[in-house]
Amino acid sequence: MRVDIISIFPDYFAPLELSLIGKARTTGLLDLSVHDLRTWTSDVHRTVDDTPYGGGPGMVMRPEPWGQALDAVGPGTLVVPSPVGKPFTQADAYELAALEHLIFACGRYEGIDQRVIDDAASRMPVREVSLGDYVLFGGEVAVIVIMEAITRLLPGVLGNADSLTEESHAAGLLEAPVYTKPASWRDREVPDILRSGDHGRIARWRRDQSLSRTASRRPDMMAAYPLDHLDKADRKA
Ligand SMILES: N#Cc1c(-c2ccc3ccn(Cc4ccc(CN5CCCC5)cc4)c3c2)n[nH]c1N
Repeated sequence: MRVDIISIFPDYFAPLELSLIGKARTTGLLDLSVHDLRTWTSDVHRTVDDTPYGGGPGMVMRPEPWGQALDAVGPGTLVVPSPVGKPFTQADAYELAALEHLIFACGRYEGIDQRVIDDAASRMPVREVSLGDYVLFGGEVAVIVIMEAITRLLPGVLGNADSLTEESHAAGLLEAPVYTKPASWRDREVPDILRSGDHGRIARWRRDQSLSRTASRRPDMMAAYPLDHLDKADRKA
């Protein structure tokens, strides 16, 4: 997978040289390039913003640098983090992980001139996404989050593919609690069932924990959880 990130803060993406994303880059699973938007400015001050037409707070990112940047790195699927984007979900992560070339446009200030999005949409797929209902300074942090969500889905990145199949957001429920050694820690014991060796009972215990956690913390996910996944005992719960 090829990924191009365009930002006025390219150093924000140093974390993408670390850990499993860094390994995916060195092994060739991920071809990631970060570009400084100011590369495509032409004035001595390398200006990327200007005042908003119609008034209003702050500044807006100028279309010219963005147009030239997207011409240079495109075409691909353009992903634009935005406060007004579609909520980003695990399903979106799977869809993006299956694509050949992603381009991330990191806005700042009050956002990017709308004509940049409209012009790009005339020659490539564009997805405006939001991480959630809170306000960030710009798109960079969102791109780091999205890159983690996507990269872990790329074949060969995660050692144990099972960890993908066990995932709650993939299976529609929150995960059960996890434990490791020591068996007793500060007078707190690991649930006996997990040390029983009875894998059938362990699987049921984990599913019950997932159901109760999801019901209490994410009732919205329960609403979407197909009832036929529940056996009779669960349905009465
Ligand atoms: N993903 C994601 C995001 C972002 C995000 C993503 C990209 C950019 C580019 C610039 N900003 C800053 C900003 C903040 C607020 C506004 C709204 N205006 C403020 C006063 C009148 C309306 C416009 C821009 C961004 C924020 N925030 N939250 C998410 N989940």
